[in-house]
Amino acid sequence: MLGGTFDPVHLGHLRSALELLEILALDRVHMIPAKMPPLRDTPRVAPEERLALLRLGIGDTPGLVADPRELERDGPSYSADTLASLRAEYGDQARLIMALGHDAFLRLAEWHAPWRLFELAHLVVIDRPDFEAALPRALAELIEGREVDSPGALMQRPAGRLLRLALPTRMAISATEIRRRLASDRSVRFLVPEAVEARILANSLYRHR
Ligand SMILES: Nc1ncnc2c1ncn2[C@@H]1O[C@H](COP(=O)(O)OP(=O)(O)OP(=O)(O)O)[C@@H](O)[C@H]1O
Ligand SMILES: O=C(O)c1ccc[n+]([C@@H]2O[C@H](COP(=O)([O-])O)[C@@H](O)[C@H]2O)c1
Repeated sequence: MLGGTFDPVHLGHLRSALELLEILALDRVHMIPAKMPPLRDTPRVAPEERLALLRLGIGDTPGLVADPRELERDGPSYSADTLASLRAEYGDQARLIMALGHDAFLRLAEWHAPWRLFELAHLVVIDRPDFEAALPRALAELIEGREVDSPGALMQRPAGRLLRLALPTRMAISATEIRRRLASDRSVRFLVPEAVEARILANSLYRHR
């Protein structure tokens, strides 16, 4: 699972998903837009539109799936609920992984039922350029004893471990920067897939603050 606000999806998300698929030899990556992301302001664009952009961004890429399941729930989109639904679908023995960038990871101890996340899945933390910081104490306690140093160690159990990965194609791209550029009529070409750029421009998304 790679969850996100995807407001909008960009090449940092898509390239990371593809790298995870290959490096961890996953069957698939569910990219799951949050209907209502718990720890941030309301996204600029409606969930259905963010899902449409994600679908365009993924295109026919094998192994990447635009998964609408969080749009079907009301209330905050807690990842613990999403992982529980994936666990129910894949069964007790499947190795489930929740991937997230280092910036999101730094706030993990503030999430809903953070310990439950480790009961349901392994966590893989993706290094992001521009986001390096010391771990808050509550986070250090949450992950104590869970860290492993190779993808192989994740495959031995269905859940419970933490792996940090520096992906070879680290990209300093953020949705914040993309929204900022669009709001001031600057180009986002080569930051998002062409089909995503085309839909954003055709529908005048993110143009006004
Ligand atoms: N360039 C990137 N490289 C690696 N991971 C990323 C990158 N951009 C986002 N992520 C991760 O993908 C997940 C979804 O990110 P999100 O949709 O919030 O995008 P964002 O670019 O961080 O957005 P914003 O700038 O609006 O906060 C998060 O776990 C985030 O850390
Ligand atoms: O479950 C939670 O409490 C929780 C709190 C903050 C973020 N998340 C999830 O983390 C993912 C990345 O969030 P964001 O805000 O960085 O886009 C996205 O799938 C969110 O739904 C989940």
